[in-house]
Amino acid sequence: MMNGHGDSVFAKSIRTSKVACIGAGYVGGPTMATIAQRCPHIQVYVLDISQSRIAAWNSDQLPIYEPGLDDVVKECRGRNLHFTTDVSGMVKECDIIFVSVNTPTKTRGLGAGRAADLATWELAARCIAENADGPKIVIEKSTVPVRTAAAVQRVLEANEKPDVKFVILSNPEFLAEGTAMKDLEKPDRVLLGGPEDEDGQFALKLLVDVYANWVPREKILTTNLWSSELSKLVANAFLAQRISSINAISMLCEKTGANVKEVAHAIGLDSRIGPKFLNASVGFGGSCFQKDILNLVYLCESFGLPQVAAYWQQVVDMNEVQKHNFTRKVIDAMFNTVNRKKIAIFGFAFKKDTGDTRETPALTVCSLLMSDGAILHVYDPKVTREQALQEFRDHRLEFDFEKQFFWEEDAESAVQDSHAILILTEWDAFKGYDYSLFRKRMRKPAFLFDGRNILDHDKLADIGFEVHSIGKPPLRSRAPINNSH
Ligand SMILES: NC(=O)C1=CN([C@@H]2O[C@H](COP(=O)(O)OP(=O)(O)OC[C@H]3O[C@@H](n4cnc5c(N)ncnc54)[C@H](O)[C@@H]3O)[C@@H](O)[C@H]2O)C=CC1
Ligand SMILES: O=C(O)[C@H]1O[C@H](OP(=O)(O)OP(=O)(O)OC[C@H]2O[C@@H](n3ccc(=O)[nH]c3=O)[C@H](O)[C@@H]2O)[C@H](O)[C@@H](O)[C@@H]1O
Repeated sequence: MMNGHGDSVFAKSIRTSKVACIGAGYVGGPTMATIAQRCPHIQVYVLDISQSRIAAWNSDQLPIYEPGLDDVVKECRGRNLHFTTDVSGMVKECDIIFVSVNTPTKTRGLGAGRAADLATWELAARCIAENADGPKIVIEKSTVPVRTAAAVQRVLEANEKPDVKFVILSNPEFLAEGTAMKDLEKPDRVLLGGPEDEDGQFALKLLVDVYANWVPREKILTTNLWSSELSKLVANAFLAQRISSINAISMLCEKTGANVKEVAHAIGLDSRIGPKFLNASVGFGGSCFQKDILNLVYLCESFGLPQVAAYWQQVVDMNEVQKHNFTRKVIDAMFNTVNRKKIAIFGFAFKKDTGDTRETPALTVCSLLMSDGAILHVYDPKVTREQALQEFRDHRLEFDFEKQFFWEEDAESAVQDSHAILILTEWDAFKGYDYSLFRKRMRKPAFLFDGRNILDHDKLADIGFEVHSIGKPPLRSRAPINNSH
Protein backbone atom coordinates (compact mmCIF):
# COMPACT_ATOMS: atom_id res chain seq x y z
CA MET A 1 0.00 0.00 0.00
CA MET A 2 2.78 2.42 0.87
CA ASN A 3 5.81 2.97 -1.33
CA GLY A 4 7.98 3.51 1.71
CA HIS A 5 7.40 3.40 5.45
CA GLY A 6 8.06 6.27 7.80
CA ASP A 7 10.81 6.02 10.38
CA SER A 8 8.92 6.47 13.63
CA VAL A 9 7.98 3.55 15.89
CA PHE A 10 4.35 4.24 14.99
CA ALA A 11 5.02 4.19 11.25
CA LYS A 12 7.06 1.03 11.45
CA SER A 13 4.41 -0.92 13.28
CA ILE A 14 1.32 -0.02 11.23
CA ARG A 15 0.18 -3.02 9.16
CA THR A 16 -1.29 -1.86 5.88
CA SER A 17 -2.77 -4.90 4.17
CA LYS A 18 -6.08 -4.86 6.06
CA VAL A 19 -8.58 -2.06 6.48
CA ALA A 20 -11.75 -2.03 8.58
CA CYS A 21 -14.80 0.19 8.54
CA ILE A 22 -17.15 0.43 11.52
CA GLY A 23 -20.65 1.11 10.13
CA ALA A 24 -22.08 -0.76 7.13
CA GLY A 25 -24.60 1.87 6.03
CA TYR A 26 -25.19 4.06 3.00
CA VAL A 27 -21.65 5.39 3.25
CA GLY A 28 -19.66 2.51 4.78
CA GLY A 29 -21.00 -0.10 2.33
CA PRO A 30 -20.48 1.67 -1.02
CA THR A 31 -17.22 3.37 0.08
CA MET A 32 -15.58 0.17 1.24
CA ALA A 33 -16.86 -1.76 -1.78
CA THR A 34 -15.12 0.82 -3.98
CA ILE A 35 -11.86 0.60 -2.02
CA ALA A 36 -12.00 -3.21 -2.29
CA GLN A 37 -12.60 -3.03 -6.03
CA ARG A 38 -9.87 -0.47 -6.70
CA CYS A 39 -7.31 -1.92 -4.27
CA PRO A 40 -7.33 -5.70 -4.74
CA HIS A 41 -4.17 -5.90 -2.58
CA ILE A 42 -6.08 -4.69 0.50
CA GLN A 43 -8.46 -6.88 2.51
CA VAL A 44 -11.47 -4.76 3.48
CA TYR A 45 -13.71 -5.62 6.46
CA VAL A 46 -17.02 -3.83 6.87
CA LEU A 47 -18.31 -4.12 10.43
CA ASP A 48 -21.68 -3.46 11.99
CA ILE A 49 -23.52 -4.24 15.20
CA SER A 50 -26.71 -4.86 13.23
CA GLN A 51 -26.96 -8.60 12.51
CA SER A 52 -29.71 -8.07 9.96
CA ARG A 53 -27.75 -5.43 8.06
CA ILE A 54 -24.67 -7.64 7.83
CA ALA A 55 -26.80 -10.62 6.81
CA ALA A 56 -28.28 -8.50 4.02
CA TRP A 57 -24.83 -7.39 2.85
CA ASN A 58 -23.91 -11.08 2.64
CA SER A 59 -27.06 -11.94 0.68
CA ASP A 60 -28.37 -11.25 -2.83
CA GLN A 61 -30.69 -8.57 -1.43
CA LEU A 62 -28.33 -5.79 -0.31
CA PRO A 63 -29.66 -3.56 2.49
CA ILE A 64 -29.52 -0.42 0.35
CA TYR A 65 -30.45 0.29 -3.25
CA GLU A 66 -27.76 2.12 -5.14
CA PRO A 67 -27.26 1.83 -8.91
CA GLY A 68 -24.10 -0.16 -9.72
CA LEU A 69 -23.50 -1.33 -6.14
CA ASP A 70 -24.64 -4.92 -6.66
CA ASP A 71 -22.04 -5.54 -9.36
CA VAL A 72 -19.13 -4.22 -7.31
CA VAL A 73 -20.19 -6.21 -4.22
CA LYS A 74 -20.59 -9.36 -6.30
CA GLU A 75 -17.14 -8.84 -7.81
CA CYS A 76 -15.33 -8.32 -4.49
CA ARG A 77 -17.32 -10.06 -1.75
CA GLY A 78 -15.41 -13.06 -0.40
CA ARG A 79 -12.32 -12.01 -2.37
CA ASN A 80 -11.17 -8.92 -0.50
CA LEU A 81 -14.46 -7.51 0.76
CA HIS A 82 -15.98 -8.99 3.92
CA PHE A 83 -19.05 -8.04 5.95
CA THR A 84 -19.10 -9.14 9.59
CA THR A 85 -20.55 -8.38 13.02
CA ASP A 86 -17.23 -9.29 14.67
CA VAL A 87 -16.47 -5.65 15.38
CA SER A 88 -14.01 -6.14 18.24
CA GLY A 89 -12.19 -9.02 16.54
CA MET A 90 -11.60 -7.07 13.34
CA VAL A 91 -10.70 -3.88 15.19
CA LYS A 92 -7.88 -5.89 16.78
CA GLU A 93 -6.84 -7.30 13.38
CA CYS A 94 -6.79 -4.04 11.42
CA ASP A 95 -4.57 -1.03 12.07
CA ILE A 96 -6.42 1.27 9.69
CA ILE A 97 -10.01 1.81 10.80
CA PHE A 98 -12.61 4.01 9.13
CA VAL A 99 -15.58 4.97 11.29
CA SER A 100 -18.76 5.56 9.33
CA VAL A 101 -21.44 5.28 11.96
CA ASN A 102 -24.58 7.41 11.96
CA THR A 103 -24.39 10.88 13.54
CA PRO A 104 -28.02 12.01 13.80
CA THR A 105 -29.34 15.15 15.44
CA LYS A 106 -29.66 14.88 19.24
CA THR A 107 -33.25 14.25 20.23
CA ARG A 108 -32.93 15.15 23.89
CA GLY A 109 -30.79 16.92 26.43
CA LEU A 110 -28.37 19.73 25.77
CA GLY A 111 -28.58 20.89 22.14
CA ALA A 112 -31.61 18.68 21.40
CA GLY A 113 -32.96 19.19 17.89
CA ARG A 114 -29.73 20.77 16.67
CA ALA A 115 -26.45 19.36 17.97
CA ALA A 116 -25.01 16.18 16.48
CA ASP A 117 -25.54 13.09 18.60
CA LEU A 118 -22.08 11.56 18.84
CA ALA A 119 -23.11 8.67 21.10
CA THR A 120 -22.59 6.06 18.34
CA TRP A 121 -19.23 7.61 17.53
CA GLU A 122 -18.16 7.50 21.16
CA LEU A 123 -19.18 3.83 21.40
CA ALA A 124 -17.18 3.03 18.27
CA ALA A 125 -14.17 4.91 19.67
CA ARG A 126 -14.46 3.08 22.99
CA CYS A 127 -14.61 -0.23 21.13
CA ILE A 128 -11.40 0.66 19.28
CA ALA A 129 -9.70 1.78 22.51
CA GLU A 130 -10.61 -1.43 24.34
CA ASN A 131 -9.55 -3.79 21.57
CA ALA A 132 -6.42 -2.06 20.33
CA ASP A 133 -3.23 -3.88 21.19
CA GLY A 134 -1.07 -1.90 18.80
CA PRO A 135 -1.05 1.46 16.98
CA LYS A 136 -4.10 2.45 14.98
CA ILE A 137 -5.03 5.03 12.40
CA VAL A 138 -8.66 6.01 13.04
CA ILE A 139 -10.41 7.78 10.18
CA GLU A 140 -13.51 9.92 10.64
CA LYS A 141 -15.70 9.05 7.66
CA SER A 142 -18.93 10.11 9.35
CA THR A 143 -19.88 13.78 9.19
CA VAL A 144 -18.95 15.27 12.55
CA PRO A 145 -18.82 18.70 14.20
CA VAL A 146 -15.57 20.58 13.84
CA ARG A 147 -13.11 19.59 16.60
CA THR A 148 -14.59 16.12 17.06
CA ALA A 149 -11.15 14.61 16.48
CA ALA A 150 -9.98 16.21 19.72
CA ALA A 151 -12.79 14.53 21.66
CA VAL A 152 -12.16 11.21 19.94
CA GLN A 153 -8.47 11.44 20.81
CA ARG A 154 -9.36 11.79 24.51
CA VAL A 155 -11.70 8.78 24.41
CA LEU A 156 -9.08 6.68 22.64
CA GLU A 157 -6.28 7.63 24.99
CA ALA A 158 -8.32 7.29 28.18
CA ASN A 159 -7.55 3.56 28.32
CA GLU A 160 -3.95 4.37 29.24
CA LYS A 161 -2.21 1.76 27.13
CA PRO A 162 1.26 3.31 26.88
CA ASP A 163 2.36 1.31 23.82
CA VAL A 164 -0.76 2.03 21.82
CA LYS A 165 -0.68 5.21 19.80
CA PHE A 166 -3.69 6.51 17.89
CA VAL A 167 -3.60 8.94 14.98
CA ILE A 168 -6.93 10.41 13.96
CA LEU A 169 -7.60 11.55 10.41
CA SER A 170 -10.63 13.24 8.92
CA ASN A 171 -11.87 11.97 5.55
CA PRO A 172 -15.43 13.21 5.05
CA GLU A 173 -17.55 11.66 2.34
CA PHE A 174 -19.21 13.73 -0.39
CA LEU A 175 -21.15 11.04 -2.26
CA ALA A 176 -24.83 11.63 -3.00
CA GLU A 177 -27.34 8.81 -2.82
CA GLY A 178 -28.51 7.48 -6.15
CA THR A 179 -25.14 8.35 -7.73
CA ALA A 180 -22.90 7.01 -4.96
CA MET A 181 -20.93 4.55 -7.08
CA LYS A 182 -20.22 7.12 -9.78
CA ASP A 183 -19.32 9.74 -7.18
CA LEU A 184 -16.92 7.32 -5.52
CA GLU A 185 -15.35 6.27 -8.79
CA LYS A 186 -14.82 9.83 -10.01
CA PRO A 187 -14.98 12.17 -7.04
CA ASP A 188 -14.70 15.94 -7.57
CA ARG A 189 -12.16 15.74 -4.76
CA VAL A 190 -11.12 13.54 -1.86
CA LEU A 191 -10.52 15.50 1.32
CA LEU A 192 -8.10 14.30 4.00
CA GLY A 193 -7.25 16.16 7.19
CA GLY A 194 -4.62 15.15 9.68
CA PRO A 195 -2.36 16.27 12.51
CA GLU A 196 0.72 18.21 11.50
CA ASP A 197 3.24 16.11 13.45
CA GLU A 198 5.38 13.37 11.91
CA ASP A 199 3.01 10.46 12.60
CA GLY A 200 0.03 12.50 11.44
CA GLN A 201 1.74 13.27 8.16
CA PHE A 202 2.76 9.64 7.80
CA ALA A 203 -0.84 8.49 8.31
CA LEU A 204 -2.10 11.11 5.88
CA LYS A 205 0.31 9.95 3.20
CA LEU A 206 -0.76 6.36 3.76
CA LEU A 207 -4.38 7.29 3.09
CA VAL A 208 -3.48 9.45 0.09
CA ASP A 209 -1.79 6.37 -1.36
CA VAL A 210 -4.95 4.29 -0.92
CA TYR A 211 -7.07 6.78 -2.87
CA ALA A 212 -4.34 7.32 -5.44
CA ASN A 213 -5.06 3.79 -6.66
CA TRP A 214 -7.89 5.32 -8.68
CA VAL A 215 -8.22 9.05 -7.94
CA PRO A 216 -5.85 11.49 -9.72
CA ARG A 217 -3.40 12.94 -7.17
CA GLU A 218 -4.40 16.53 -7.92
CA LYS A 219 -7.92 15.71 -6.72
CA ILE A 220 -6.70 14.49 -3.35
CA LEU A 221 -6.54 17.46 -0.97
CA THR A 222 -4.82 17.41 2.38
CA THR A 223 -5.58 19.96 5.08
CA ASN A 224 -5.42 20.26 8.82
CA LEU A 225 -8.01 18.30 10.82
CA TRP A 226 -10.33 21.19 11.59
CA SER A 227 -10.51 22.48 8.00
CA SER A 228 -11.43 19.00 6.80
CA GLU A 229 -14.12 18.47 9.45
CA LEU A 230 -15.61 21.91 8.87
CA SER A 231 -15.49 21.71 5.05
CA LYS A 232 -17.94 18.82 5.06
CA LEU A 233 -20.55 20.78 7.01
CA VAL A 234 -19.96 23.84 4.86
CA ALA A 235 -20.29 21.91 1.59
CA ASN A 236 -23.69 20.58 2.63
CA ALA A 237 -24.78 23.98 3.92
CA PHE A 238 -23.86 25.66 0.60
CA LEU A 239 -25.64 22.96 -1.43
CA ALA A 240 -28.80 23.17 0.66
CA GLN A 241 -28.62 26.95 0.58
CA ARG A 242 -28.83 26.90 -3.22
CA ILE A 243 -32.02 24.84 -3.03
CA SER A 244 -33.59 27.06 -0.39
CA SER A 245 -32.60 30.12 -2.41
CA ILE A 246 -34.22 28.90 -5.62
CA ASN A 247 -37.24 27.63 -3.67
CA ALA A 248 -37.65 31.06 -2.06
CA ILE A 249 -37.55 32.59 -5.55
CA SER A 250 -40.10 30.02 -6.77
CA MET A 251 -42.64 31.53 -4.36
CA LEU A 252 -42.01 34.96 -5.83
CA CYS A 253 -42.35 33.51 -9.34
CA GLU A 254 -45.78 32.14 -8.48
CA LYS A 255 -46.90 35.61 -7.43
CA THR A 256 -45.46 37.48 -10.39
CA GLY A 257 -45.88 35.28 -13.46
CA ALA A 258 -42.15 34.58 -13.77
CA ASN A 259 -41.19 30.95 -14.37
CA VAL A 260 -38.61 29.58 -11.94
CA LYS A 261 -37.15 27.18 -14.52
CA GLU A 262 -36.46 30.11 -16.84
CA VAL A 263 -35.02 32.15 -13.99
CA ALA A 264 -32.78 29.24 -12.87
CA HIS A 265 -31.56 28.76 -16.44
CA ALA A 266 -30.90 32.46 -16.90
CA ILE A 267 -28.89 32.86 -13.70
CA GLY A 268 -27.16 29.48 -14.05
CA LEU A 269 -25.53 30.56 -17.30
CA ASP A 270 -23.46 33.02 -15.29
CA SER A 271 -20.32 30.96 -14.81
CA ARG A 272 -19.92 32.39 -11.30
CA ILE A 273 -23.28 30.92 -10.34
CA GLY A 274 -23.29 27.75 -12.46
CA PRO A 275 -26.28 25.65 -13.54
CA LYS A 276 -26.26 22.77 -11.04
CA PHE A 277 -28.46 22.32 -7.98
CA LEU A 278 -30.96 24.97 -9.01
CA ASN A 279 -34.03 22.74 -9.39
CA ALA A 280 -36.86 24.26 -7.41
CA SER A 281 -38.73 21.50 -5.61
CA VAL A 282 -41.18 20.60 -2.90
CA GLY A 283 -38.16 20.86 -0.57
CA PHE A 284 -34.91 19.06 0.04
CA GLY A 285 -34.80 15.86 2.07
CA GLY A 286 -32.25 13.22 2.96
CA SER A 287 -30.53 12.27 6.15
CA CYS A 288 -27.87 14.95 6.01
CA PHE A 289 -28.71 18.44 4.75
CA GLN A 290 -30.97 19.39 7.62
CA LYS A 291 -28.95 17.67 10.32
CA ASP A 292 -25.65 19.09 9.10
CA ILE A 293 -26.96 22.65 8.89
CA LEU A 294 -28.54 22.39 12.33
CA ASN A 295 -25.20 21.11 13.55
CA LEU A 296 -23.47 24.13 11.96
CA VAL A 297 -26.03 26.45 13.55
CA TYR A 298 -25.41 24.88 16.94
CA LEU A 299 -21.65 25.19 16.54
CA CYS A 300 -21.96 28.88 15.62
CA GLU A 301 -24.09 29.52 18.67
CA SER A 302 -21.69 27.60 20.89
CA PHE A 303 -18.79 29.69 19.59
CA GLY A 304 -20.70 32.92 20.31
CA LEU A 305 -21.73 33.76 16.73
CA PRO A 306 -25.52 34.20 16.94
CA GLN A 307 -25.87 36.16 13.67
CA VAL A 308 -23.97 33.50 11.74
CA ALA A 309 -26.18 30.86 13.34
CA ALA A 310 -29.36 32.75 12.38
CA TYR A 311 -28.14 33.14 8.79
CA TRP A 312 -27.78 29.38 8.28
CA GLN A 313 -30.92 28.52 10.26
CA GLN A 314 -32.88 30.31 7.53
CA VAL A 315 -31.88 27.62 5.02
CA VAL A 316 -33.70 24.99 7.07
CA ASP A 317 -36.62 27.29 7.90
CA MET A 318 -37.16 28.10 4.22
CA ASN A 319 -37.25 24.38 3.44
CA GLU A 320 -40.06 23.91 5.98
CA VAL A 321 -41.93 26.84 4.46
CA GLN A 322 -41.63 25.29 1.01
CA LYS A 323 -43.09 21.92 2.07
CA HIS A 324 -45.98 23.63 3.86
CA ASN A 325 -46.55 26.04 0.99
CA PHE A 326 -46.78 23.22 -1.52
CA THR A 327 -49.33 21.38 0.60
CA ARG A 328 -51.37 24.53 1.17
CA LYS A 329 -51.44 24.99 -2.60
CA VAL A 330 -52.86 21.47 -3.00
CA ILE A 331 -55.60 22.02 -0.45
CA ASP A 332 -56.46 25.55 -1.68
CA ALA A 333 -56.76 24.40 -5.29
CA MET A 334 -58.98 21.47 -4.37
CA PHE A 335 -61.68 23.79 -3.05
CA ASN A 336 -60.05 24.23 0.32
CA THR A 337 -60.48 20.65 1.48
CA VAL A 338 -59.06 17.23 0.77
CA ASN A 339 -61.24 15.56 3.37
CA ARG A 340 -62.04 11.98 2.25
CA LYS A 341 -60.60 12.66 -1.18
CA LYS A 342 -58.39 9.97 -2.70
CA ILE A 343 -55.02 11.39 -3.68
CA ALA A 344 -52.36 9.52 -5.65
CA ILE A 345 -48.86 10.13 -4.35
CA PHE A 346 -46.06 9.39 -6.81
CA GLY A 347 -42.84 8.86 -4.90
CA PHE A 348 -41.97 8.67 -1.23
CA ALA A 349 -38.13 8.44 -1.39
CA PHE A 350 -36.31 11.73 -0.71
CA LYS A 351 -34.92 11.73 -4.27
CA LYS A 352 -34.86 9.44 -7.28
CA ASP A 353 -32.71 6.31 -7.57
CA THR A 354 -32.70 5.59 -3.87
CA GLY A 355 -34.97 3.71 -1.51
CA ASP A 356 -33.96 6.08 1.32
CA THR A 357 -36.81 7.94 3.00
CA ARG A 358 -34.94 9.75 5.76
CA GLU A 359 -36.26 13.33 6.11
CA THR A 360 -38.14 12.94 2.85
CA PRO A 361 -40.35 15.95 2.03
CA ALA A 362 -43.09 13.38 1.27
CA LEU A 363 -43.41 12.77 5.01
CA THR A 364 -44.41 16.38 5.73
CA VAL A 365 -46.68 16.67 2.70
CA CYS A 366 -48.45 13.36 3.44
CA SER A 367 -48.85 14.25 7.12
CA LEU A 368 -50.39 17.64 6.36
CA LEU A 369 -52.77 16.09 3.83
CA MET A 370 -53.82 13.33 6.21
CA SER A 371 -54.42 15.96 8.91
CA ASP A 372 -56.89 17.51 6.49
CA GLY A 373 -58.60 14.12 6.04
CA ALA A 374 -57.10 12.98 2.72
CA ILE A 375 -56.90 9.30 1.78
CA LEU A 376 -53.50 8.69 0.26
CA HIS A 377 -52.55 5.97 -2.21
CA VAL A 378 -48.79 5.93 -2.54
CA TYR A 379 -46.58 4.39 -5.18
CA ASP A 380 -42.79 4.38 -5.02
CA PRO A 381 -40.65 1.95 -7.03
CA LYS A 382 -38.18 1.35 -4.18
CA VAL A 383 -39.93 2.08 -0.90
CA THR A 384 -42.16 -0.30 1.07
CA ARG A 385 -45.19 0.69 3.14
CA GLU A 386 -43.55 -0.64 6.28
CA GLN A 387 -40.54 1.59 5.70
CA ALA A 388 -42.78 4.62 5.19
CA LEU A 389 -44.73 3.80 8.35
CA GLN A 390 -41.46 3.52 10.28
CA GLU A 391 -40.62 7.02 9.09
CA PHE A 392 -43.90 8.34 10.55
CA ARG A 393 -43.22 6.46 13.80
CA ASP A 394 -39.66 7.83 14.00
CA HIS A 395 -41.14 11.34 13.84
CA ARG A 396 -43.94 10.50 16.28
CA LEU A 397 -46.58 11.26 13.64
CA GLU A 398 -49.76 9.31 14.27
CA PHE A 399 -52.66 8.87 11.88
CA ASP A 400 -55.28 6.26 11.15
CA PHE A 401 -52.94 4.62 8.65
CA GLU A 402 -55.28 1.68 7.95
CA LYS A 403 -57.88 4.12 6.65
CA GLN A 404 -55.79 6.92 5.22
CA PHE A 405 -52.50 5.51 3.98
CA PHE A 406 -52.54 2.84 1.27
CA TRP A 407 -49.61 1.45 -0.63
CA GLU A 408 -49.91 0.52 -4.29
CA GLU A 409 -47.88 -1.81 -6.50
CA ASP A 410 -48.04 0.57 -9.47
CA ALA A 411 -48.96 4.12 -10.38
CA GLU A 412 -52.07 3.10 -12.25
CA SER A 413 -53.71 1.58 -9.16
CA ALA A 414 -52.87 4.68 -7.15
CA VAL A 415 -54.59 6.86 -9.73
CA GLN A 416 -57.89 4.96 -10.07
CA ASP A 417 -60.77 7.21 -8.85
CA SER A 418 -58.39 9.77 -7.37
CA HIS A 419 -58.97 13.52 -7.35
CA ALA A 420 -55.33 14.44 -7.74
CA ILE A 421 -51.86 13.19 -8.54
CA LEU A 422 -48.93 14.58 -6.53
CA ILE A 423 -45.38 14.05 -7.79
CA LEU A 424 -43.12 14.09 -4.75
CA THR A 425 -40.02 12.26 -6.05
CA GLU A 426 -38.43 12.83 -9.45
CA TRP A 427 -38.27 9.15 -10.54
CA ASP A 428 -37.62 9.01 -14.33
CA ALA A 429 -40.38 6.42 -14.73
CA PHE A 430 -42.97 9.04 -13.76
CA LYS A 431 -42.20 10.96 -16.95
CA GLY A 432 -43.09 8.07 -19.23
CA TYR A 433 -46.66 7.36 -18.06
CA ASP A 434 -49.78 7.73 -20.19
CA TYR A 435 -51.31 10.65 -18.32
CA SER A 436 -54.19 10.81 -20.76
CA LEU A 437 -55.21 7.33 -19.62
CA PHE A 438 -54.64 8.28 -15.97
CA ARG A 439 -56.92 11.29 -16.35
CA LYS A 440 -59.71 9.11 -17.71
CA ARG A 441 -59.56 7.02 -14.53
CA MET A 442 -59.68 10.04 -12.23
CA ARG A 443 -62.44 12.18 -10.71
CA LYS A 444 -62.97 15.52 -12.42
CA PRO A 445 -61.66 18.13 -12.31
CA ALA A 446 -58.43 16.12 -12.40
CA PHE A 447 -55.60 17.90 -10.58
CA LEU A 448 -51.90 17.31 -11.00
CA PHE A 449 -49.36 18.85 -8.63
CA ASP A 450 -45.81 18.47 -9.86
CA GLY A 451 -43.62 18.97 -6.82
CA ARG A 452 -40.48 18.30 -8.86
CA ASN A 453 -41.25 20.13 -12.12
CA ILE A 454 -40.46 17.02 -14.17
CA LEU A 455 -43.52 16.77 -16.45
CA ASP A 456 -44.58 18.65 -19.56
CA HIS A 457 -47.17 20.93 -18.00
CA ASP A 458 -48.56 22.38 -21.24
CA LYS A 459 -49.20 18.89 -22.54
CA LEU A 460 -50.96 17.92 -19.31
CA ALA A 461 -53.21 20.99 -19.54
CA ASP A 462 -53.99 20.06 -23.15
CA ILE A 463 -54.98 16.57 -21.97
CA GLY A 464 -57.35 18.15 -19.46
CA PHE A 465 -55.49 18.34 -16.16
CA GLU A 466 -55.45 21.38 -13.92
CA VAL A 467 -51.72 21.63 -13.37
CA HIS A 468 -49.90 23.17 -10.44
CA SER A 469 -46.14 23.12 -10.27
CA ILE A 470 -43.35 24.86 -8.42
CA GLY A 471 -42.62 28.46 -9.35
CA LYS A 472 -45.07 28.79 -12.22
CA PRO A 473 -48.65 30.05 -12.39
CA PRO A 474 -51.20 27.18 -12.47
CA LEU A 475 -52.58 25.98 -15.81
CA ARG A 476 -56.26 25.24 -16.19
CA SER A 477 -57.45 22.40 -18.40
CA ARG A 478 -57.28 23.29 -22.07
CA ALA A 479 -59.07 20.18 -23.27
CA PRO A 480 -62.23 20.72 -25.34
CA ILE A 481 -65.34 20.38 -23.14
CA ASN A 482 -66.52 17.16 -24.83
CA ASN A 483 -63.13 15.70 -24.04
CA SER A 484 -63.24 16.39 -20.37
CA HIS A 485 -64.58 12.98 -19.31
N1 LIG B 1 -26.12 8.86 3.56
C1 LIG B 1 -25.33 9.62 2.84
O1 LIG B 1 -25.55 9.81 1.65
C2 LIG B 1 -24.14 10.28 3.44
C3 LIG B 1 -23.86 10.21 4.80
N2 LIG B 1 -22.75 10.83 5.32
C4 LIG B 1 -22.43 10.69 6.74
O2 LIG B 1 -21.93 9.37 6.96
C5 LIG B 1 -22.31 8.89 8.25
C6 LIG B 1 -23.04 7.56 8.09
O3 LIG B 1 -24.22 7.79 7.35
P1 LIG B 1 -25.05 6.58 6.75
O4 LIG B 1 -24.13 5.59 6.13
O5 LIG B 1 -26.11 7.20 5.91
O6 LIG B 1 -25.68 5.97 8.09
P2 LIG B 1 -26.43 4.58 8.27
O7 LIG B 1 -27.37 4.76 9.39
O8 LIG B 1 -26.91 4.08 6.95
O9 LIG B 1 -25.26 3.58 8.73
C7 LIG B 1 -24.61 3.63 9.95
C8 LIG B 1 -24.37 2.21 10.42
O10 LIG B 1 -23.53 2.25 11.58
C9 LIG B 1 -23.90 1.16 12.42
N3 LIG B 1 -23.38 1.40 13.77
C10 LIG B 1 -23.76 2.34 14.66
N4 LIG B 1 -23.02 2.26 15.77
C11 LIG B 1 -22.16 1.22 15.60
C12 LIG B 1 -21.13 0.66 16.40
N5 LIG B 1 -20.83 1.13 17.61
N6 LIG B 1 -20.46 -0.40 15.91
C13 LIG B 1 -20.75 -0.89 14.67
N7 LIG B 1 -21.69 -0.39 13.88
C14 LIG B 1 -22.39 0.68 14.32
C15 LIG B 1 -25.41 1.15 12.34
O11 LIG B 1 -25.94 -0.10 12.72
C16 LIG B 1 -25.63 1.46 10.85
O12 LIG B 1 -25.76 0.28 10.07
C17 LIG B 1 -23.16 10.00 8.87
O13 LIG B 1 -22.32 10.78 9.68
C18 LIG B 1 -23.62 10.81 7.68
O14 LIG B 1 -23.82 12.16 8.01
C19 LIG B 1 -21.86 11.48 4.53
C20 LIG B 1 -22.06 11.56 3.18
C21 LIG B 1 -23.20 10.97 2.52
O1 LIG C 1 -23.67 14.44 3.29
C1 LIG C 1 -24.50 13.87 2.62
O2 LIG C 1 -25.31 13.06 3.06
C2 LIG C 1 -24.64 14.13 1.16
O3 LIG C 1 -25.76 15.05 1.02
C3 LIG C 1 -26.09 15.36 -0.32
O4 LIG C 1 -26.43 14.17 -1.03
P1 LIG C 1 -27.89 13.51 -0.95
O5 LIG C 1 -28.62 14.05 0.23
O6 LIG C 1 -27.70 12.05 -1.05
O7 LIG C 1 -28.63 13.95 -2.28
P2 LIG C 1 -28.73 15.34 -3.10
O8 LIG C 1 -28.62 15.03 -4.53
O9 LIG C 1 -27.80 16.35 -2.57
O10 LIG C 1 -30.22 15.80 -2.81
C4 LIG C 1 -30.64 16.22 -1.53
C5 LIG C 1 -32.06 16.73 -1.60
O11 LIG C 1 -32.14 17.95 -2.33
C6 LIG C 1 -33.10 17.85 -3.36
N1 LIG C 1 -32.66 18.71 -4.49
C7 LIG C 1 -31.44 18.55 -5.03
C8 LIG C 1 -31.02 19.37 -6.05
C9 LIG C 1 -31.85 20.38 -6.54
O12 LIG C 1 -31.52 21.16 -7.46
N2 LIG C 1 -33.08 20.52 -5.98
C10 LIG C 1 -33.51 19.72 -4.95
O13 LIG C 1 -34.63 19.88 -4.44
C11 LIG C 1 -33.14 16.37 -3.69
O14 LIG C 1 -34.33 16.02 -4.33
C12 LIG C 1 -33.02 15.77 -2.32
O15 LIG C 1 -34.25 15.76 -1.65
C13 LIG C 1 -24.89 15.98 -1.02
O16 LIG C 1 -25.21 16.22 -2.39
C14 LIG C 1 -23.68 15.07 -0.92
O17 LIG C 1 -22.55 15.72 -1.50
C15 LIG C 1 -23.40 14.75 0.55
O18 LIG C 1 -22.32 13.86 0.65
